[in-house]
Amino acid sequence: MKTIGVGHGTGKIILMGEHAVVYGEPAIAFPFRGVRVTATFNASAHNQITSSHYSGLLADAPEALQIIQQLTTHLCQQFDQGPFHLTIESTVPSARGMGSSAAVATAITRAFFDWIDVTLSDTDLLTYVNFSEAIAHGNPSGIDAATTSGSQPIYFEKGKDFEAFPLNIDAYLLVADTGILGRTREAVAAVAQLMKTKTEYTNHLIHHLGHLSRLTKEAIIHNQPHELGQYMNFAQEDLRQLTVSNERLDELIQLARDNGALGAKLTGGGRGGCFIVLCQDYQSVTHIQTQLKYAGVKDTWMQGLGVYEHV
Ligand SMILES: Nc1ncnc2c1ncn2[C@@H]1O[C@H](COP(=O)(O)OP(=O)(O)O)[C@@H](O)[C@H]1O
Ligand SMILES: C[C@@](O)(CCOP(=O)(O)O)CC(=O)O
Repeated sequence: MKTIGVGHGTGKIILMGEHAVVYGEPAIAFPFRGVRVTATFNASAHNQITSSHYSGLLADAPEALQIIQQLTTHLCQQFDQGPFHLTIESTVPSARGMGSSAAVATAITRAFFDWIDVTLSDTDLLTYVNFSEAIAHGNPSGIDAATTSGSQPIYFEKGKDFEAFPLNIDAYLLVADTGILGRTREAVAAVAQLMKTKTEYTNHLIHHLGHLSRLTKEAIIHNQPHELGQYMNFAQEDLRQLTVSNERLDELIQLARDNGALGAKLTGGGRGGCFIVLCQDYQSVTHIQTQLKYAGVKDTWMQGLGVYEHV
């Protein structure tokens, strides 16, 4: 098989502001290079896909791969290309709040433009990934697309131009996967329902989460890891009250705190998936990592937050 185009994408971590970002509050996120997707187009007689989710004719792919089917159809129609055999290789765990759908869309779009040998602008890449995310999530804020299609941490507000925002702070972040599938769509819908039935209560939580994102920005600018840890703990409580945490997340987050974390919270859509733990130093991060592994956490990734270590 002749390779005709290759592209890459990374996962993402939301440090602060998930769910509130859907309602126009700010959030802070960064591309997470600890996990990556590679998309490769080969020449083929029929549109085919090889991936961990499904391998075979793209036309027969299950519902979950609709986003890939629709994105590739959109690209091929626009540029009069095809047919192809697309291979997806990924270390981004699917449906764990790490933005796997946006990472896959980023890798596919880059690979496609490599195939047709046309320069892809950042704006066009973002447009294609947002197209795909709208299919995946229904009502996305756009933060996953903005983060995974870029190369810098960002301070993001829905519908606004976003700024790169360096995350230089003297601390380590441990990313941990509960191993339970996250349910972003369901969690976003649950918050919307809560907004209908308990409007004042829900608005209060959403605004408080936005306030925590603004405080987080200040804590990072002033290199205040202890404050950041506290804001993460407050955010977890707000997210719990929004019903987007679950028992396992609560239990593991508490375990991390009991073992010396500066703060810990879920990341992404919630109701499963990943959580993040802020640790003061390397010794603390390895200790907490060991305790979480004993408690049955599936995977962990360590991330220094000093001078662009995450990029
Ligand atoms: N390795 C992969 N191969 C093919 N598709 C993938 C892969 N990883 C993720 N996806 C796509 O992304 C979807 C998961 O996205 P989603 O539920 O939004 O979770 P996340 O929070 O990780 O973005 C899958 O249903 C699938 O369409
Ligand atoms: C819950 C939310 O704020 C983030 C979802 O992240 P993920 O798709 O679970 O990785 C939804 C959104 O911003 O579109």
